[in-house]
Amino acid sequence: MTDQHSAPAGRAKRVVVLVSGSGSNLQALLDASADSAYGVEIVAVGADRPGTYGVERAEKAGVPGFVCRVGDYETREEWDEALTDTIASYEPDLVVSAGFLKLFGQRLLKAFEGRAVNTHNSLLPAFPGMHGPRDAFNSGVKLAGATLFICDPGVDTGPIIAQTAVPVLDDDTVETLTERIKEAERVQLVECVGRMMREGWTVTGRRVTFG
Ligand SMILES: Nc1nc2c(c(=O)[nH]1)N[C@@H](CN(C=O)c1ccc(C(=O)N[C@@H](CCC(=O)O)C(=O)O)cc1)CN2
Ligand SMILES: NCC(=O)N[C@@H]1O[C@H](COP(=O)([O-])[O-])[C@@H](O)[C@H]1O
Repeated sequence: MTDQHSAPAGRAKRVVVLVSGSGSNLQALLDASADSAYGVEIVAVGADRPGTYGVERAEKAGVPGFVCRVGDYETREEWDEALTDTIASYEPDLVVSAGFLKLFGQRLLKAFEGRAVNTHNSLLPAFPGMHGPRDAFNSGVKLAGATLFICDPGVDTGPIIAQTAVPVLDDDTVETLTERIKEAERVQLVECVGRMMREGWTVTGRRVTFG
């Protein structure tokens, strides 16, 4: 099956970013969107917990922030519904998960089918989950990197949009490798979000192409 996606022409494209931590990927998008030529507006930033530096970064940039905590709801499904409705209230063309450490449920995945993406700090399908760089370092691979993909019900299993490779150096530590990956990851994220919003994207089975 082929699904073609594009954002409406004639206006800045609307992106909601979801974070759980420091938000350096978010900051890269905020910095890029400050140039009107990028054609993207970060319309809101959401977190699954209070006190994230990511939401603080957003508010410093004049972008609305929100928090949607699982523990504030009776069930995970109610949380998923509340998160979906909050995101939808900003009418995004794209939802970007950048270090958001909660799995989206069916309601969000259906509401933003093909339009919810996640950046992950490994070359998927290798090293999914919460510790990509550490797992890559410990495995002895010579190439690490980052992956941007479309979220599906699994953890880091969705169709891949783009990947960027980063060498693992002989004198690397987990920390130095992690930072080098993040530098490449931020460049990839800014470039890909811009292309998706300008050119659109097409999902055919497991393959994603721009346009
Ligand atoms: N349905 C999907 N949701 C999300 C995906 C995805 O691929 N499909 N990517 C994530 C981000 N992510 C890795 O990049 C990730 C998110 C959450 C977890 C996880 O195990 N979360 C636990 C709680 C962990 C915690 O709060 O510390 C949970 O959701 O209960 C692993 C990887 C964004 N969402
Ligand atoms: N699979 C979940 C995961 O590990 N995501 C990773 O969290 C970091 C968030 O950094 P940031 O808050 O500085 O953007 C990113 O490197 C992202 O790949």
